[in-house]
Amino acid sequence: MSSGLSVSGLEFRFGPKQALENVSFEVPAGTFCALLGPNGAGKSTLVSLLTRLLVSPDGAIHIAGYDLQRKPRAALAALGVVFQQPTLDLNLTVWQNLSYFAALHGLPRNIVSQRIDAALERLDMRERAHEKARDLNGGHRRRMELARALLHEPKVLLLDEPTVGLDAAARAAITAHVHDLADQGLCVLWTTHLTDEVRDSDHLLVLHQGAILADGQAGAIRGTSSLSDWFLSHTGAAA
Ligand SMILES: Nc1ncnc2c1ncn2[C@@H]1O[C@H](COP(=O)(O)OP(=O)(O)OP(=O)(O)O)[C@@H](O)[C@H]1O
Repeated sequence: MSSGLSVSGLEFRFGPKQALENVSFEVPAGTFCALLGPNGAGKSTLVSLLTRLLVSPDGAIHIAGYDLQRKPRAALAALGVVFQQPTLDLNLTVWQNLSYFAALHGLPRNIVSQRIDAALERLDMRERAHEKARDLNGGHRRRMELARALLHEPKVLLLDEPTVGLDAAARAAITAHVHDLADQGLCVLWTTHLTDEVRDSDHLLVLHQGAILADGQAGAIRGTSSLSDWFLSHTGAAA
């Protein structure tokens, strides 16, 4: 699998605390994969390892076929990230925020405008290009961060609880947008602790106490229960 995400035998400890234990999974291109886990399951630790904020001696991560340990630049160049905490400059316009990020990524000047237009178009944000980030509502700020994460045309998109703080309508809109991106061929890993963000057709990974508890199609995993009932009975956590 060359254009997706592959994790094998990943372990991580914070001192005596085993935060991740033998975590292995694969997310092919064109797949929306929800990584669902209760608080403390290890989601943030996994995100930190995937973005190389943390490094583990045990296990392997391949992003679009590149080994993150051996070819970190190539692997990270193929990764788009939407972090849990917003990282926008509120005093800049949408366009300025995006072009600043494009410059940081070293995108050639002659393609920047075209890439920004395309990214904003994909997210129905073109008419807001010249508004200041400060004047956008929470949902539009999130969409702008998503547009920014797509500028360098990553193969794999990682979103860390991207709907935190959004109202129901904005949550539904961004969830639908990201599903569309997966339908267009992107490999998406979406971390959440909310079962209502997961569709039956999604690939679902359930992380519990640092280990993968379930890996498969969400509808098949939940069976005849609702996903929230399944989650409660298997993890003891409401979602
Ligand atoms: N810096 C740290 N030092 C020690 N233990 C930590 C540290 N960071 C996380 N942990 C522990 O590692 C485990 C996994 O934490 P992690 O933050 O990855 O979970 P999470 O699924 O992201 O939870 P949340 O949704 O609450 O952020 C937890 O038991 C947590 O207490």
